[in-house]
Amino acid sequence: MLLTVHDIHKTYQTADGPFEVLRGIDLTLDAGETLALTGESGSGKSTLLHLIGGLDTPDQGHIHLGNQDIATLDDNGRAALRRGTVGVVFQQFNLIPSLRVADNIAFQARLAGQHDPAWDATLAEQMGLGQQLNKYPEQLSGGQQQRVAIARTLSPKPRLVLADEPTGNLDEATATAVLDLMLELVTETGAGLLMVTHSSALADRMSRRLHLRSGQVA
Ligand SMILES: Nc1ncnc2c1ncn2[C@@H]1O[C@H](COP(=O)(O)OP(=O)(O)OP(=O)(O)O)[C@@H](O)[C@H]1O
Repeated sequence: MLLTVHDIHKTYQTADGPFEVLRGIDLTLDAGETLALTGESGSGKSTLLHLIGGLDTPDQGHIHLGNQDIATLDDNGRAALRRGTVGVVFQQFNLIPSLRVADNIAFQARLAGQHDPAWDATLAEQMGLGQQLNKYPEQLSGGQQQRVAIARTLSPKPRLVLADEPTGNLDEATATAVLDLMLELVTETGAGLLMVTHSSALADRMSRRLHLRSGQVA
């Protein structure tokens, strides 16, 4: 199993006292599988994605990537995980304005020591960015910028791709096209994909769906 999440609990301290946002989440994801994470606003989807991505730690429960319990990793270990093994795509593109498109795409793969120029060329071509490689992010449309962000995430060939509303900023036609590409490329690399989405249409394109309600699997 690529990803095993067992009995995850997370409580935030708020001005009104403790708020338990995740209340015992279990999920599994195999290599090559795509899972849509749906649920109302505030149900805990982003929190869960952050925990799986090692951006935060659960209060209780376990998250295994392959045989590795990510709770046992220190900050450096979690940072290394995010550079190479787990790729994260957020709604905000977070491209580096001073770097050309080609260098933005290669950025994380270079940090992880996993840069493969031939794979980057394939990604750029399939994402329709072949003519944009020498441009800077500000010279691109929103849809193009999001495709650069996705290519950057896929460049180190992560085993697990986590995406939080990755097409939320795009119009419907562009969102569908970008999701198609993402599914194709994830399938091509045999990675697993866990994607938060509010769109039922997008969720229907994935192999499975998990619905959260008030911090539990509905
Ligand atoms: N750092 C924090 N401190 C306190 N409360 C938080 C924190 N982060 C999130 N929350 C609260 O936890 C709940 C779940 O937030 P989360 O972002 O995981 O939900 P979500 O399902 O992703 O929502 P959305 O679909 O609106 O993005 C919300 O009520 C939110 O206000």
